[in-house]
Amino acid sequence: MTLEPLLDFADVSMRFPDGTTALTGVDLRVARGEFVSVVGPSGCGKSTLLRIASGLEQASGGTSTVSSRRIGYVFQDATLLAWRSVRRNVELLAELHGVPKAERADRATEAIKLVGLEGFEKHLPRQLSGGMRMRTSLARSLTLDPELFLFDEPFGALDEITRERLNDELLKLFVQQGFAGLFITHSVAEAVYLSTKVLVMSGRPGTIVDSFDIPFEMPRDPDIRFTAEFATLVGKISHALREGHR
Ligand SMILES: Nc1ncnc2c1ncn2[C@@H]1O[C@H](COP(=O)(O)OP(=O)(O)OP(=O)(O)O)[C@@H](O)[C@H]1O
Repeated sequence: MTLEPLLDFADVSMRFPDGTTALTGVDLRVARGEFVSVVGPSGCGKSTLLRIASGLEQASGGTSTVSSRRIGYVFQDATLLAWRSVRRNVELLAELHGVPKAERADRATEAIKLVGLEGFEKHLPRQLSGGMRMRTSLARSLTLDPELFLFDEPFGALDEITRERLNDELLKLFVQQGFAGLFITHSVAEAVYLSTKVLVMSGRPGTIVDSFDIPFEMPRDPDIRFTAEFATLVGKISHALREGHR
């Protein structure tokens, strides 16, 4: 059975007013239960793709359809308000969406639990580690119970161990919450570990040049990262990335 896509891009292109063409002929579909990662060289238009998906930017060509208004967005920078506690940062989006006070407090409590930040509710962002700031950012989006979750290289600035731990936590959330995920990363191994599908983009103007279905079951065993099958897939995708870059 094929589910209706929550995100459907058909022949999407993006040309900025200054004449820069960032994207051309992008076809992309993400349905509930799918976690799709996009890898591609720097400057190929990955963030632009996500900005179009989120509605922050309007494509200049093609059609981009988003069939949900419950969209979560996590950036590379946690973008927390420095003067607000963890709890008040987590409540922010629900507050902006007009969710009543008691309801948003409940949602924040639940989201803080989901990302493992219990006990840190009163901390300010500067009192948190990079990984905890990112968890706060994730929790803030979770309060909206997103059907479509967009991630713009959220773990790129974190050390390897924190990144792997957050990858596991994100996979757990994906399995529990059942959203559709679109994830941008520079790490092929991270893409393979997290995703049901990995798309490879060419250099600018970016277009999808290859697509790989990832056969590992969810929930994922962290040890798959050390298997020959995993290494082979990472090798194939890295090769496609190099080819697309020429
Ligand atoms: N508002 C804008 N006006 C003009 N050009 C832009 C604008 N935003 C992005 N670009 C250009 O579009 C191209 C794609 O940018 P984008 O940030 O989407 O790439 P990216 O693949 O996410 O890069 P990176 O991996 O380095 O983060 C770049 O050449 C960038 O300079």
